[in-house]
Amino acid sequence: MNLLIYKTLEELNQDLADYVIKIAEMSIEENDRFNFVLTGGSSPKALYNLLATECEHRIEWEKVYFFFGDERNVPADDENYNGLMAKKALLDPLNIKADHIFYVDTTLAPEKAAIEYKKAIDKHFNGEDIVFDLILLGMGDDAHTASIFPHTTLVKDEEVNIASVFVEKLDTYRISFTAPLINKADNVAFLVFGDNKAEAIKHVVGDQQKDFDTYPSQLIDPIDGKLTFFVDEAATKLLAD
Ligand SMILES: O=C1O[C@H](COP(=O)(O)O)[C@@H](O)[C@H](O)[C@H]1O
Repeated sequence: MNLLIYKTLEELNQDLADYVIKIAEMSIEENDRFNFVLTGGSSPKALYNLLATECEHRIEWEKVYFFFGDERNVPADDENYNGLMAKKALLDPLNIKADHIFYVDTTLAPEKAAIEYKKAIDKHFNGEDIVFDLILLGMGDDAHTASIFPHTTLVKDEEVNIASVFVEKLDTYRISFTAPLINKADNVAFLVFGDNKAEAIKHVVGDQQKDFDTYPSQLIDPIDGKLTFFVDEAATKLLAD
């Protein structure tokens, strides 16, 4: 595991953008495509803006395929739909072709939406093992990642899959990659900043004794891939030196 700590959010996003570009270049050189899983929430907005503007000419965007590690069970035009922010900040400005973007179809019931999303991804990978080049993840202040929330069925889901999950504390369904699917990726990067995330980072990064049910982000541990945390000083203020 690699822990990269930044003084400012600008430095963090700049370095993370360079890292995305490097993995994109390597993946395109090797396989002529880059399978990139985006994270939702609000944290990645500045990164997506940066990729779509200053970094516009540094990636062969027509060779990039976009996925979402989790989705909220709301319509695609709802401001809480993870795909919408990515669409506005990254995908539309770059004119990404529709057949290169894998949105979760939330017009379907959550369970069906998860099944159909997995089917579409299986098809993209041609029935081969689903190994993404890069999965970008956020982390909630409750240490959830993707939509693997504390004390939910997804914490114990050992299948390489995309599943629907009822999150009691939000009184809503989510659709999410399972941890075993995330852990197959070649590269997994967490983007976490702000002091409201400090308690979560303390446990996810610092604890030797794991408690997955309480801190689901601890489940992320790629089998053969690399795990990198891009965090700011505020989020690491409770980590012991
Ligand atoms: O609900 C979600 O939250 C996490 C963290 O979001 P943030 O706004 O604190 O960055 C996010 O990673 C996940 O994709 C999203 O569905």
